[in-house]
Amino acid sequence: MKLNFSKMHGLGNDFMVIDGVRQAVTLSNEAIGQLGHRQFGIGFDQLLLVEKSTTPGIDFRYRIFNCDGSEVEQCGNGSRCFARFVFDQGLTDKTEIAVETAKGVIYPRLESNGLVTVNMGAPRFAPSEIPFEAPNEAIIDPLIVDGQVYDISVVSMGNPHAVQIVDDVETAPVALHGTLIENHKRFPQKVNAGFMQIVSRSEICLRVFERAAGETLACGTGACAAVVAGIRRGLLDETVLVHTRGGDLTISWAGGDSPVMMTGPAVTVFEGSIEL
Ligand SMILES: N[C@H](CCC[C@H](N)C(=O)O)C(=O)O
Repeated sequence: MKLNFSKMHGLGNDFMVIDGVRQAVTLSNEAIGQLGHRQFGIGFDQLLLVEKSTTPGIDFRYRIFNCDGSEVEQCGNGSRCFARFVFDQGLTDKTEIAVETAKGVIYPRLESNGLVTVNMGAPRFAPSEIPFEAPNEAIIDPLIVDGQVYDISVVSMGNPHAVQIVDDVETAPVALHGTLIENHKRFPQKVNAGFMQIVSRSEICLRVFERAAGETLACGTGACAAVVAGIRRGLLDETVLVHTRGGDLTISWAGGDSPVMMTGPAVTVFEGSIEL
């Protein structure tokens, strides 16, 4: 099977994007894991599969697979690349689309300045929606990591996030604690671990150890979750500039059931094809 694809990234969080509308794509989770391998495959943090939607009013279906082949619910940096891909590939002439994912509908919009703004939907906090083993919903939960208690905030953007505040992201134990949190027994479907440094009420620095992918240069849903966590803790205002290692995102959230809005870049590096 010949497979056409685009290699893209959102702030260095990189993707293999596949048109599943004009080509028949059958990929096992194992095959995706092989494609995702940095040395033996194409190499990516996630694979994004573009499919037509059969739901009235919805333009596309968006499936996301981590580099190990596991399918996940949401990918923020990927959603911007998704929108750029379908427009550039002529799959739509719309600059604002409705895209259904495993956990809800998102609405990416191509901006005239080349950036992409995405309505990522409302965050969720109930333990059952993360999922997270806890007696009730809370803004802060104590989590024992490596024998010490850390204050984390759990947020679902469709996918699960555990966010903590650190004094300095550059010296935070992201590698060690990231994997301990990712695989913590209280997260039955594992979790993305965010490390947030508060610069001001409108600016943070963030590193994210992603579920299955390890630390990535940026994590879009992680940035959404971190800003939501900071606002709920009373530490951030509604619109926040998020500095990641790969560059900057702007995240806004008005609270409650309002959607989280994310703005950032989406870049096509090259187009290719592969025989499978
Ligand atoms: N590793 C994540 C999926 C990708 C999220 C990230 N790349 C983003 O931009 O949101 C998970 O397992 O939930």
